[in-house]
Amino acid sequence: MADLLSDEEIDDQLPDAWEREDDEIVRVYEFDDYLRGVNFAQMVGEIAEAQFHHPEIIIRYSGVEIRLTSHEAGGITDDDIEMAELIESEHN
Ligand SMILES: C[C@H](O)[C@H](O)[C@H]1CNC2=NC(N)=NC(=O)C2=N1
Repeated sequence: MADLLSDEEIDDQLPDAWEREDDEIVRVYEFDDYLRGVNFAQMVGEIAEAQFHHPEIIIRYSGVEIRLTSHEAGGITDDDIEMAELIESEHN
């Protein structure tokens, strides 16, 4: 199990456009087409399965919200940062 990151580590490692909210890191990806958002959520799910690290995925008409935390560790770990980076790389 990954170790919890310090506040400074989180600030340093958080990818651009991601925000920290308490014990989670969060980003909203906006889409002007609902089904593009649905397909994006599918892609995130596939990454999550490959990493065996699962975000909360909220699909809205305007976009998709991704919320990451490490449940077993009880906060934010390298696993969450890595997931955010992988999602970013697939989105760009
Ligand atoms: C038993 C536990 O649920 C599994 O080891 C994995 C599955 N996916 C997971 N995803 C997240 N976000 N945090 C976890 O601690 C986690 N644990």
